[in-house]
This record gives sequence, C-alpha cells and structure tokens, in this order.
Amino acid sequence: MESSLSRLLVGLSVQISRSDGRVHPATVKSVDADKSTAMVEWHERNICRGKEVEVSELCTLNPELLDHINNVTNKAANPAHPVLEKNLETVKSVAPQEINKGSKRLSCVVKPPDTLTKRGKFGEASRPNQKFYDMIQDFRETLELTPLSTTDTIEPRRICVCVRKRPLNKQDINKKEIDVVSVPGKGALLVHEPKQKVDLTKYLDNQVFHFDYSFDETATNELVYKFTAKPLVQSIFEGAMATCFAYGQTGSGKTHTMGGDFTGRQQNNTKGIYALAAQDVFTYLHHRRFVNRDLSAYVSFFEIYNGKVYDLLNKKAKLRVLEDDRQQVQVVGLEEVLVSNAEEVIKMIQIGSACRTSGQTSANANSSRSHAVLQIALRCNDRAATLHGKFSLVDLAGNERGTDVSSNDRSTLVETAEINRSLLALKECIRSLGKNSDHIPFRMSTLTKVLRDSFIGEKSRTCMIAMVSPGMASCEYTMNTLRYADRVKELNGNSAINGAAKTQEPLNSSSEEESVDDTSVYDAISQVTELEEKVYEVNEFVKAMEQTSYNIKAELPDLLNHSRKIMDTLLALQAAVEQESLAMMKH
Ligand SMILES: Nc1ncnc2c1ncn2[C@@H]1O[C@H](COP(=O)(O)OP(=O)(O)OP(=O)(O)O)[C@@H](O)[C@H]1O
Repeated sequence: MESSLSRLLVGLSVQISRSDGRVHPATVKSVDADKSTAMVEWHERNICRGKEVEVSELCTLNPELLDHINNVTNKAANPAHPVLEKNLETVKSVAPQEINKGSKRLSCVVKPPDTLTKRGKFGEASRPNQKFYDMIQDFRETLELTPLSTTDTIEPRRICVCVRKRPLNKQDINKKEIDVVSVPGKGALLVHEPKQKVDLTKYLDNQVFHFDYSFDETATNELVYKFTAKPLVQSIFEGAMATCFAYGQTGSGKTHTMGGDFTGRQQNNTKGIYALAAQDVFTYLHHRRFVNRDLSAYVSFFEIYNGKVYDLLNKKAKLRVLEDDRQQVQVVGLEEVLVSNAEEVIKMIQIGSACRTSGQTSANANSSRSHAVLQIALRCNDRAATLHGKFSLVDLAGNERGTDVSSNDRSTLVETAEINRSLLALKECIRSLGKNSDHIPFRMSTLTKVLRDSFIGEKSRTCMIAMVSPGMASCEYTMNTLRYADRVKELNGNSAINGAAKTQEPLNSSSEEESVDDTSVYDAISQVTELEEKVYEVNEFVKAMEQTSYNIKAELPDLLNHSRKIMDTLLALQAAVEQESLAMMKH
C-alpha cells in the first residue's frame, strides 16, 4: 500500500542540493517510508538524472514542506493513520527548530552530515568516508565522459606528458578506500580532494588538471603504449634520442606499466611498455622503409641506486659514469647485448627485473627505490657500430618523501634524498629542453647524466607518464605527482618537434663526483622549487573563498595572516630565483 508520506510528497517540485554546492529544482518520484528517503529526478543536458535524498534533508532545503506536513499532521492526528504518524514523527524529529520558524539558513544542519547518511545514497553499505563517497558520485554524474580510444589521433610532440590512474586494488578495497580521482578524458583528470571546515562540514575541493592524454583505470598497457612510447619508437629510426619515463608514488603502477601486468607476484613481461616497444623495434627493423639502413638493435639494462649505476644484465656489477675524450657521458663497462628478436629482449627484461633493488615502504612491500633504465640502441652495421638512435625507457623510483618510508634510519633518508634530487634534476632538464634553454642542468644527478643525450639536440623526444593511485589515502601524493607533471608540461606550448638545437653544456674533465658548483646550482634550484610549492597554497584559499558558505568575517584574520606569510614566501622566492640565476652563470 502506498504510504501516506508518499502521497504527500510524490509529484512535488522541491529544491535539492548537489555535492558541488549547486541547489536546483527536482521532482519527488517516490518515497521509501522505512528509510525516510525520497527518490528525486531532474533533467540535465537532456538526460534524466536521479538520486535518493533524506526526507529531513528535503525539509531543510524546502521549509514550506514542513508547513505542508504540519497541516496534514493536524488533520491526521487520528489512530486510523499509524504509518503516516510514524513517518511524520521521523521527519519532525530531525527538522531543525529554525526551520519551524521559517529560517532558510542552510547552515542549520540538525545532524552532522555523516549521521544523516546511514547508508550510501548509491545503496552500498556504509564505509568510513561514505559522505565523501556520495559527494564524489554526485559530482561524477555531472561529468561528460570521453575516454581515449584506440581510434583517436596521436599528435606528435617533442615533450608529451600523460597521466594514468590505476584501479583500486584488493588492498584498497579491503581498507574500504574511496576512489577520489576521475578521468573524464581528453587529457583531463580531476582530484576530488576531501576537505573539512572548522565547523566539521565536509566538502570536496575538486582540482582539474590537463595533460596531453589521460588514461582511466580501464586503460590497458597496449592503449597507454600506443599514445606514449609507440611514436617514440619510430623516432629512433629517424635518428632521435627518445626517453619515456614512468613517474609516480610507490604502488601507483609504474612497474605494471613499464614491465607488465602482475598476476599475484608473477609479472607478465610480454605486456609492458618495454616489451611492446621491443616488438615494434623489430617490426620497424624489417619494414621496407628502414630495412636498407642496415641497422642492428642492442639492449642494455641498468639501475641507478643511491647515485650509483648497477648493471642488471651483469649480476649487478657496479659501474662508473665517466665522460670520454669525445665529451660523451659513458657508463663504463655496461653490457650492451646484440638482440635479434623481441623474445630475446623480453628474456633480458625478466633477468634484469628480477634483480632490481627493492626496499620496504608502508605503501608497497616491493617498493622500487631505484630507477631502472632499459635502453634499446640502434647501431649501424659499420665497423664503428655508429649510434643511429636510442630509446631509453625509465621506471623511476617512487617519489614519496623521507617521512613516508617506514624505516627512518639514516641510510633510508639518504636514499630518499638522492631519489628526490634526481627527480628534481629530471624535471629541470625536461623543462630546459621544453624552453629550448641554452643550459641543460644534467650534472645535477647521475640519472640526468646518463640520460644526457636525451636532453640535447633537436631530435630529442621525451614522454612522461605520471601514475596516480586512486585512493583517498594517497590524495596528497597524487597531488604532488600531478603538480610535478604539470610543471614538466608547463612550458611545452612552443616545443615543436623540430625545435632549435640545444647548445651543449660545457663539459668538465671526466669525473663521477659532483663539483662544488653543481651542488650549489642544485641547492638553488631546489630552494626555488620548494618555495614555488608553498605559493601553490594560495590556490587553496581562493577555492575556499569560492564556497557559498565561506564566512568572510570569521575567516578574515586567518586570511590576513596567510597573505602576510605568502608575501614573505614570494620575497624569498624572488631572492631564490636570483640566487639560481647567479649559480647557473657561475656554473
Ligand atoms: N593499471 C593497473 N591495472 C591493474 N593493476 C594495477 C595497475 N597499475 C598497478 N596495478 C597494481 O598495483 C600494484 C602496484 O603497482 P606497481 O608495482 O606497478 O607500482 P610501482 O609504482 O611500480 O611501485 P614501486 O615504486 O613501489 O615499485 C601492483 O599489484 C600492480 O599489479
């Protein structure tokens, strides 16, 4: 039998509130008397949308509903209507006093938001962050999705920056993690950062990022490969030095992308970007367009751990990085194996991957604390085996900070500092390449030294795939990863494929040690970067002010205080930028 509450509400036009702060009309379609919830519907871009809302929430937003209900209550104070009485009592018990007086203030919430929602609006059992989950789902309903497909066109770029979101994994699901990342497509990615105001009201800070391509959790390695590394394979046949980096927090999917899918602890090396690139190298080698060039492919595989190079194809022999008499950076004694088919390359990937250095971080028990570099070199079949082109595929170490590592002993901190140093150096080198800068600061780290070729010359091509974990617990790291990728991409607008040739950095005599000057350049750049990150915080304040509930009177002292701090930071940043220019000039 249709409940009386249902008869009262169904068909009414009411105001509803959305998680992104919008309030708009909708029609009540049905009422669940037991749960005291109503199903409401509205039209958005010609699509009929709906959601379940608490009746009490409806009363808060539509105070006139209460009068309507009160009228009926008076008429219905009659034992012949027990269902009606029960439901109306529920509504009244949660209705705020202020609403009875006719106040329309939305801040008069009777119950804290979490207790209003015992069960998710989307029907799932309750989870620790159910309210945020519901808000994100609401937001997603408004998104137009255009996921990347294999038929989309690929635009050749000198520097390409992409982002890939991995799905929630078993561990995340066991922890009832909520997914805070959305990938609507067309290069866009959103982070729904859960936030709480001083009065405990929860809200989402939705941050949008744009990259060359964005891959959602359903994207396969093949799809990612097609838009990232595949165009670079062809470029090395045309004489380019190409580099593809996998960057991101530990456990975000770098090794999955580069090395291949995992089934338990077993990795399927035939399905990673390494293997897919190797397969294409041999396809091109036999292609009529390139077959006459008389080229052969050679593979080397090494890791950089704590600034030292270890050969993964030669029992992790420790190698030295030197500059030869032709002023080329050399990894002395590195095994470079002639290969004649993709299967041989895959075998080497398996051997090399098995002996990578791994440590223990809280996020991933098998965390890689080293950078792994797989290089496929094309050499002419002449006596000197002249280098024609080279593809470096780099699985970078996790970008988390020292405090994220469960063991905080000195060696772990040194290890983390070294990782950060090399990632900073990498960012600066790619940015210099993008700016067509005369100076490429490759001496800042071993990683950038060994990849020096990749940052000089007009044929350099780079692709960075930033990996992000979807969970709420990873939100801060995800934001760090996206900001890093954003900075790499920032100056790319003019970096056409045939950009101006780089002036090569003047070379010192051979040494694997950092010079004093290098360190001060590093310090200066590092200082600028740190201060820049702080300036980003301004954004947070501006976003908070955009919220409808922002109370300027209450927040003003905080705002002034923060502005003073920002001014100090900006002045320090100005000084640091000058310091950086000076250090660069001396260098
Ligand atoms: N796109 C994906 N689809 C399915 N599972 C994924 C995906 N990306 C990563 N995973 C899974 O997530 C886990 C962590 O991934 P992976 O080891 O590749 O992370 P990582 O970034 O290389 O971490 P670390 O820096 O610690 O090595 C693995 O179990 C992997 O199988």
